[in-house]
Amino acid sequence: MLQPLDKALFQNSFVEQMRGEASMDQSPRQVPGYHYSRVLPTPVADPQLLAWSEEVAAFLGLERPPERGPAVDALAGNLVTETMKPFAARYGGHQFGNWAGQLGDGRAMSLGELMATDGTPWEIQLKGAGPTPYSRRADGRAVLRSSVREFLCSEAMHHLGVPTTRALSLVRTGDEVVRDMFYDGNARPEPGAVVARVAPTFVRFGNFQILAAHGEKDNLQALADYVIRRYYPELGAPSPAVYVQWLEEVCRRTAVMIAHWQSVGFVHGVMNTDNMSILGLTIDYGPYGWLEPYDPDWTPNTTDFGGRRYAFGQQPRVALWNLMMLAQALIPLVEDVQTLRAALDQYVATLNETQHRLMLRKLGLTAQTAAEEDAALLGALPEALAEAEADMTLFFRHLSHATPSLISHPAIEEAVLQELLEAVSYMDAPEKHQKLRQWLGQYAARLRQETAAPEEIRAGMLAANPKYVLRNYLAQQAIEAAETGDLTLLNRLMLVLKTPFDEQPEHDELAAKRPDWAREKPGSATLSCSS
Ligand SMILES: Nc1ncnc2c1ncn2[C@@H]1O[C@H](COP(=O)(O)OP(=O)(O)OP(=O)(O)O)[C@@H](O)[C@H]1O
Repeated sequence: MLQPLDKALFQNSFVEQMRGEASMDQSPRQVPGYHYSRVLPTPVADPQLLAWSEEVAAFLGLERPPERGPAVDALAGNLVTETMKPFAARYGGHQFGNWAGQLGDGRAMSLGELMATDGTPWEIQLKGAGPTPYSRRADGRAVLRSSVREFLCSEAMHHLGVPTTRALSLVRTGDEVVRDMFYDGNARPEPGAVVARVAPTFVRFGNFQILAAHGEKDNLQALADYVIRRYYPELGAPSPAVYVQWLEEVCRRTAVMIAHWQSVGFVHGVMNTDNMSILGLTIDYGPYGWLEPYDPDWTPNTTDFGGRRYAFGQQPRVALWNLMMLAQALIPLVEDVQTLRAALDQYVATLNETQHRLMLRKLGLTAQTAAEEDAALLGALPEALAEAEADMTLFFRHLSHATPSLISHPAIEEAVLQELLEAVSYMDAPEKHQKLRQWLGQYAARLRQETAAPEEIRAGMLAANPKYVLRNYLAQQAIEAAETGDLTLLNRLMLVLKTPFDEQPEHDELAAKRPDWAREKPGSATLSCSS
């Protein structure tokens, strides 16, 4: 009956191995003593498939279902088969630096695990499928706007090579959902939606924190052992020493993720500890945004007042703070707290090394002999980009194309320089270009020390610097069209963002500098905040 979703039998080792609350009472409440609660999705009016990720589906061994029918019902939460074991996880977290107590999956439910074509189990989770014991005062629903953003961006991030959870489907529910944080301050109904997202697991730092905060040592250990045995088997049988090695590995993976964010200009916007995956995956595509004019202080989250806690330039530091909170939660499991402190060093080491390596690649620099010069060159770039308000994506892409001419002429030609600056800068004041001009001169001189052929350098840089990212205003345009039933831009973005490093000249306009109107509009960023 349930073609094609029942092709693989749902399993769930989390449900089998963790301590769960069997009650199906979904009224919001505290759930001490448990890792998760059994729940049932709340049916919606008229589920209709709007978007489907062919790659994720192929990987899971699924086929695209018709727009309406049993499979789409299952992806909206209207159909729960006997093999599904829907549950909502209990977690806590620090939000904006303050302990928030129990949070949990307030609008997310896992249906179970599907065995992917490579033999690994992947958890399928519905976001927006109705209330759970963790919903607090909210409705358990998601609006189409935030669901389009999550669907598009998680897939775009994957294709950019950034570790992330994935999205399988986007289903419009046929119900309306009222959100009260709309940009003009008025509550109004919006179309509702459910995203089915997938990952090996959605366990977060916060799952450990809530257990530590409540002194549930047995549950804490059971969860740590489960995660290690299942997702970090190379570490061997859990023991006090292995918990430390595991934290070190979480630090390493988190550092790799953050380095990738920084290299593509992604700003998560809400890096609370409940939004930090234990696998080092980008999770929760809420008020995220992409850096357009380069600005380390920029955050898309309009509720992150003043402090700019989650601004672009703060992300590396905040991730470390979050890891410290995880380490603190693990104290009951280890013999010597100092070993946890030492494990955190892995984060800084991996972050520095990965960021440096990714940046050298973006700049096409390989010569080992120029290490000192390169460190100075890389160090000076952020300030020069910020002063010129250079579009981060366009800068690296145009630079890639310009390398052959930068290399072949002993001095940079003014025309080349001018063209580059005009193409990437949001500032027409020439004095604001001074630092970047100077930097480009130093860069060109350094580039000439490379031994590879200019065309080869250019090709390497084009493979490291995407032409297409999910610009904030493009996501907003796709949402506005989808709300009226027009999926053209959504489909086009899905297609183009699958190969973001390819030229795809027929889609040039999707790689253009942000238009002025997009700056003035009361922000795709603001719009994204209510979810
Ligand atoms: N509409 C809602 N109904 C119920 N709970 C919600 C709703 N929106 C957010 N929450 C809960 O508030 C907390 C913080 O929300 P946040 O926006 O970080 O997460 P989210 O986008 O809902 O989910 P996730 O982190 O799973 O992607 C989480 O516990 C979340 O489940």
